[in-house]
Amino acid sequence: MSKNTMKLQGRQLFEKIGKPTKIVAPMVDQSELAWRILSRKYGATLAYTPMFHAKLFATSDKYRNDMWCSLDGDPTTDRPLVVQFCANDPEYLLTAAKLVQDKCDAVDLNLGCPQGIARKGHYGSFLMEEWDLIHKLIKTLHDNLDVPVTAKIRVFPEREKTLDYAKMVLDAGAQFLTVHGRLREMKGQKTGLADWDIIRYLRDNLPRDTVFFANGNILYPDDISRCMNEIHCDAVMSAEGNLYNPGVFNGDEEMDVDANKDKIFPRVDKVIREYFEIVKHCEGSQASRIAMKSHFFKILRPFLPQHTDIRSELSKMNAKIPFEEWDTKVVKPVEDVVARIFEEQDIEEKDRIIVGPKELWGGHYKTVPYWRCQPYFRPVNGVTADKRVVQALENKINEQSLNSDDNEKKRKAENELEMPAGKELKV
Ligand SMILES: Cc1cc2nc3c(=O)[nH]c(=O)nc-3n(C[C@H](O)[C@H](O)[C@H](O)COP(=O)(O)O)c2cc1C
Repeated sequence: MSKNTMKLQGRQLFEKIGKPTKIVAPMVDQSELAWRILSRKYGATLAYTPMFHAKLFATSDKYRNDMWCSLDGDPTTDRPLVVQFCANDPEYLLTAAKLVQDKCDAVDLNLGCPQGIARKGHYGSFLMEEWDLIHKLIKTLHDNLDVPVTAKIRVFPEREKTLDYAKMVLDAGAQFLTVHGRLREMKGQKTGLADWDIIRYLRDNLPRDTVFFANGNILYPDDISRCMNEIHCDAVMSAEGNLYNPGVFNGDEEMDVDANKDKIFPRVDKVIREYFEIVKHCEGSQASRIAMKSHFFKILRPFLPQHTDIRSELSKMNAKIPFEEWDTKVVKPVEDVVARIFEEQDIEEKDRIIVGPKELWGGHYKTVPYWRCQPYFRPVNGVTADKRVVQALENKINEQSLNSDDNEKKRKAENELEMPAGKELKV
């Protein structure tokens, strides 16, 4: 039997890895080993590695050793796992993929990266016009690799073209398809809202047995079930939602949010300690050590503006500073501060999660105390759209809509007031 016929088809693979529904997205410098281990403890059921550069991975020992170590893909601590590469040369891609095929469940091709570096390097979303090359890249892995190949795409403005594109990717041999519902241009300040309608259109028009993951707009746990219900996808992938709050994977639709706040919006002191101990145990994972500072900043994002002494200590840290110093200067001080907060008499009242009314975009904002992990609201045009600002903006919208029944006016106001990452008001 040829390798290709022995290989698991998408649906078989999906079942073999336990039908995961909550996926940690591939994130450069952020979905490394320690973070994946933490995310799984908080409910993630599949994780992708950061994108690795196939040619460098295949040819540079230094690059490979910085990105990947013997603990990555460990069957007891780091599975199921998909390893992602960017590439524009089938041979380098295959060489790189063969180096990890024994330590992962599938190898993914990145067709979504929109950054300048991808334009220069000619990969990611900058291959979106080169269908023959994409087909060849995927087919080369499909024909020659022991594990299945998968792909993650962005969308075109035209949904029919996107459908043809997705069909081509599947025809080449991709066994899972992840669709990030944003255009190539939607990045940085222009990130905006992912388009679930086009993702749904693809889902509805691709063969039923396609293993299909939706990506974009997940900030709260209940967004995951909303996404699954709206799109009928097999699973939902989250990047930023997971980075700022690993608890985003740890809830479900029916959960009483306040009663389950330790799962859904875990305390920053607990998460920092747990994550820090995992990094210590991942000795040998250079990537985990290097990513630590950035993860600390993200986990502690609501906390640091209130405790600027800790913020200034954290900003002085780097990957070479011994763990003991990280512990005494950052981790323990965070624990001490939160412990003191929890000694306050009215802590029960202060520690409430307040669920707002149902919004036009279909979900609910939640007010979460600053000592708990929570979603990040992306700054737009220099304005940090934290909860307070978002609230002020919403009040303005409400005022405008009270003063006028003119829907067009309301829509304009909403568009001007750009919302959090992936959470503009959707009308
Ligand atoms: C820090 C960061 C790094 C990312 N790196 C990658 C990557 O390596 N490969 C990739 O396909 N997408 C990458 N992305 C995009 C995400 O995987 C995801 O498609 C995008 O952020 C939309 O999901 P979200 O709305 O849940 O954030 C990255 C995103 C972030 C925030």
